[in-house]
Amino acid sequence: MAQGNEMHPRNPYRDKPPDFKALAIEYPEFRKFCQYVSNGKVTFDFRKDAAVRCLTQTLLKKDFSLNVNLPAGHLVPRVAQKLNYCLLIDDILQANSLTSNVVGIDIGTGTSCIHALIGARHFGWKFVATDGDENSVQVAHENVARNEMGDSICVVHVNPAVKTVLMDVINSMPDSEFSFCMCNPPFFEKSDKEERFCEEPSLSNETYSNNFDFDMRSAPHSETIASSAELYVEGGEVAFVNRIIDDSVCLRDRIKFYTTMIGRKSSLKPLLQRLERFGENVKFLVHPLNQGKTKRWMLAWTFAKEMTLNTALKNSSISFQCPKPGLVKLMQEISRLGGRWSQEQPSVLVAEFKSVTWTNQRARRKANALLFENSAKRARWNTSSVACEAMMGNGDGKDSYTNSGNFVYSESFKTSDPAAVDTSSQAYFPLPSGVTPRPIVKLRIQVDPDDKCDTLSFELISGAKQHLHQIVQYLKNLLCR
Ligand SMILES: C[S@@+](CC[C@H](N)C(=O)[O-])C[C@H]1O[C@@H](n2cnc3c(N)ncnc32)[C@H](O)[C@@H]1O
Repeated sequence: MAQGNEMHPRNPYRDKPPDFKALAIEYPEFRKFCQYVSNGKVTFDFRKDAAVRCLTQTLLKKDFSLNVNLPAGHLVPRVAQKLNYCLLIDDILQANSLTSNVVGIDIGTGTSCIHALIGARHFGWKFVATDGDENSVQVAHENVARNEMGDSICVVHVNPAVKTVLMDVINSMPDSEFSFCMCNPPFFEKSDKEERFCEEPSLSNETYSNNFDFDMRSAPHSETIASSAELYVEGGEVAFVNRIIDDSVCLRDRIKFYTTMIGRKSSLKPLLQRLERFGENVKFLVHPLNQGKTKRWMLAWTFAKEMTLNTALKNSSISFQCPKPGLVKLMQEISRLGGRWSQEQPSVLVAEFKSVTWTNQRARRKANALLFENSAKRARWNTSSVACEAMMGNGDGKDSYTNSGNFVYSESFKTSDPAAVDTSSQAYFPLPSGVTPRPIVKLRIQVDPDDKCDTLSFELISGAKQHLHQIVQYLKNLLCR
């Protein structure tokens, strides 16, 4: 279970994790995986796939009145995490007043059909649920029928060899409007799968486990057994989500919101860079989706101009209060820093910066000091051992200190070794004309007025957290003085 404070505020498991003792008393099947310990408490063995499977089935039964078959050899969904994902989507829908006749698409629904079952039962949404694996479609279909939810969920088989993921489904339903799509893609590439999983021949040829039966690795805290199609896709999750992005470029607002889970942090950067290429036509959001020690993310984007991704969730934003009119001053300061802003809503700005301008004054002073200080001092500097990390950006070169130079930013930090200094430098190279550099940081800023002052909340859309903190501090110093 995710740590309480990392869960969605409306997730009932946040304040009330499952009571294993009560579940063991109520459900004999669940009791088989529990042990009573001397202090009267009950322990549960998360390391066994069969135990985790039984926990999911029991929670679905108890908390959602869902009777779900989860066949051995297939991925076991974690209920709290799936509910978190649905709640984040619900936030987006509510922020856009899309609260009735909601229709979603669950891409790769798996045997459990979990997103669609929870979405339909808990939120009243309708679903088209797809999968490329015929056996999974069959089991998912039976799960829907067993719970008499055939009026809300339609499970369809798609050809996984077809490069588009959504086009065929959407084109086969020309009159339908879709509020969102969601997906838990296969995360791994073939080489990753072979490194992290071993075959589990006791179940079938195409089944894999992360529980290696030798000493080289410590046992996982929770065993994962899954089929090849659930784990692996050519190019891994980046390639799979890129296929959804490609479809979304053609489908635009036939689906109001495109969302997917992301399993690996390293996948976020290439996917955000891809979305950034569509400039102001696309809005996007990354939100953490934690599951115990396992970190996951939700990536959401929209091409619909009238839609916002500014949800009520503020857990990843930083805010401060400033005198009125905060919005006007904010626009002026962002422009003065060479940033660009657009108004997503009357009180919401999206700002982007293509170079580090907010620390320029300090960097300029430091650079001058280094270049022009007296020789005795320079000699001392030259005897230091300097570790240098250079970020070679492709900004517009306008911030250069000399006409031909491209050095814009350098900062030194003391290290534990008094003779060593860490230096971080950033160099920009002018690009050929006509090439638009990508922003290094993109922010969403919400202005909430009250009687006396304005509250500005800053949320990072893309870029480094360090830049978000620096910009907020810079603007706070200016706007609050
Ligand atoms: C990681 S599993 C997710 C299962 C379930 N949604 C969950 O969250 O537990 C990925 C699923 O995507 C399916 N899949 C793979 N390629 C697909 C494609 N092109 N279209 C639809 N589903 C696909 C796999 O068969 C598998 O069931």
